Amino acid sequence: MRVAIACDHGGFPLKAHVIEAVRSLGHEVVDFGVFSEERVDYPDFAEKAGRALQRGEVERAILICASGIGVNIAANKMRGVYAGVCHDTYSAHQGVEHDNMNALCLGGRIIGPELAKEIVRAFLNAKFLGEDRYQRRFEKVQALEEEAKRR
Ligand SMILES: O=C[C@H](O)[C@H](O)[C@H](O)COP(=O)(O)O
Repeated sequence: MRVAIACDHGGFPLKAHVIEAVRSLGHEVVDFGVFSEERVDYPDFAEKAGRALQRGEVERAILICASGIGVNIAANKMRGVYAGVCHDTYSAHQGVEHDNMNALCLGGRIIGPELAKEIVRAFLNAKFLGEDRYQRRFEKVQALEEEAKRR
């Protein structure tokens, strides 16, 4: 898979560890920055990774800010981006399996590198199960997206 990675200054220290975990599984990283701890605005970087998802240039995205919350809010404003903050491995794979989550949000000031790498592996190894009830719920989420466009 091609995996977009983007962070702000709060996520930057964790980014190298996340990249290592993605590559160790044989996936390709598309790095949208940042490349230093200089203070920036997280929506600018969530948007870059989200656009790559929307254009189909990547299959998954991993977004990192200080808490994971800001990038999660920004990413979920983008059509076709289904983001979740996961600081445990169960949520990271269940979010994909049940909810078709395609963007993982992490808090660089919340978790350490080893847990982050386990979460990344759980996220990337998971597939949407697509069983009737999960598909039905996902389509209801998509209907909400369509409705938001009209309001
Ligand atoms: O949800 C927001 C993010 O966690 C930001 O990374 C955080 O607000 C950055 O804070 P500061 O600019 O105070 O370093």
